[in-house]
Amino acid sequence: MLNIHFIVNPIAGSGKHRLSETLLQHYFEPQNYLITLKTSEYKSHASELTKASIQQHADIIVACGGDGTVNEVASLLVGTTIPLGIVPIGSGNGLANNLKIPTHLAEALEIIKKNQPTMIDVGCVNQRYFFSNIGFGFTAKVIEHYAASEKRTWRCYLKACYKAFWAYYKKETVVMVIDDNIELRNPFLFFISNSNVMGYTMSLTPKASLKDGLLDVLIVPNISRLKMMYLGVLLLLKKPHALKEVRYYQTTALNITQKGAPIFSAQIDGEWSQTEAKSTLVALKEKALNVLV
Ligand SMILES: Nc1ncnc2c1ncn2[C@@H]1O[C@H](COP(=O)(O)OP(=O)(O)OP(=O)(O)O)[C@@H](O)[C@H]1O
Repeated sequence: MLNIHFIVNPIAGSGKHRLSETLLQHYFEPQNYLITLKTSEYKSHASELTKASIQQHADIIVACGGDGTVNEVASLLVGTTIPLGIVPIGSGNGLANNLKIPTHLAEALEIIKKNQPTMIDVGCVNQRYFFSNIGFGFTAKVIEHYAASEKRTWRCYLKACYKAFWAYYKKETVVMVIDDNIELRNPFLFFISNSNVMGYTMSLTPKASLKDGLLDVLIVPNISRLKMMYLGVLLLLKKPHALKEVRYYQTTALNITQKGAPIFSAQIDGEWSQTEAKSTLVALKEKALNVLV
C-alpha cells in the first residue's frame, strides 16, 4: 500500500482545476493506494502541510500548483528519501516544464503512479532553497508587480512586465559585487538558474541543467529601453545571449555583496522576497532532491 499525499494550492494558475478526492480515487485504486488530499489556505501553509505529511509517513508527497507551491513542498523534502511528485496546475510551471511533466492532469497523475524517481540539484540562497531560479533587478520588479495582481495568469504576468518596464528606473545606485571581482552597478538583470525554463516555456538560461551540478548565471547591465525590448524578443526566441551586453557563465557558488539601497528585492522561484542582508551566498546542493518524472 503506497501512502500518497497531494498538497493542492487552490489559487495556483487560473484557480480552476479538477483535482478532488473522488477524482484521485478513480486514478489510484484504493486496494493499492492510500490517498490524502490537503488544500493550502494561505501563503506558506503548503510547508506546514508537508511537514505534517512527513510525520504521517507519506511515501510520496505531490505538490499541486506552480513553482511557488513546488518550492514550499520540495524545500522540506531536500535530503530525505521521500520523492516529490508534481501536478503542474500553476501559471508558469517552470520546474515541471524543465522536467517535461505535462500539464494534462491524467498524464501528470500517470507519472506519479509509475513512481520513477530521479535526483536533481537544488539551489540554496542563504537559509532557503530554490529549484528553478532566483533573480534581482528587472525580474524581481516583475514579480513584485505580479504578486500584487489579483490573478496568476499569463495576462497578469504580461501586465506586470509592462508595468515593470515603464517604472524601471533607479533613484539610488545599487551595487552588487560578485565574489569580490565582478561589480554590477544598477544591473538590469542578474539571474541565477538551476533550470532551463523560467516559466511559461520562456528561458533566460537555455543551457542550464537540473543535473549538472552547476548554477547558470546571466547578467545584463543597465541597458536602454530599446535594448530591453530587443532582449524581450530574444527571450521568447530562447536566445538571450545574442545581445552583446549579456554575460553568461556557470559556477557552483557565488557570494554576492550588496551596497547602496538598504533593502534588496529578489524573486525566488517566482515569489517576491525582500532582504536586508548585505551578503548573500548562493550555492548548489548536488542531486539533493528525488523527483518523479
Ligand atoms: N489558499 C491560498 N490563498 C492565497 N495564497 C495561497 C494559497 N495557497 C497557496 N498560496 C500561495 O500562492 C502563491 C502562488 O502559488 P504558485 O506559485 O504555486 O502558483 P502560480 O503563481 O500560479 O504558478 P507559477 O509560480 O508556476 O507561475 C504561493 O506564494 C503560495 O504560497
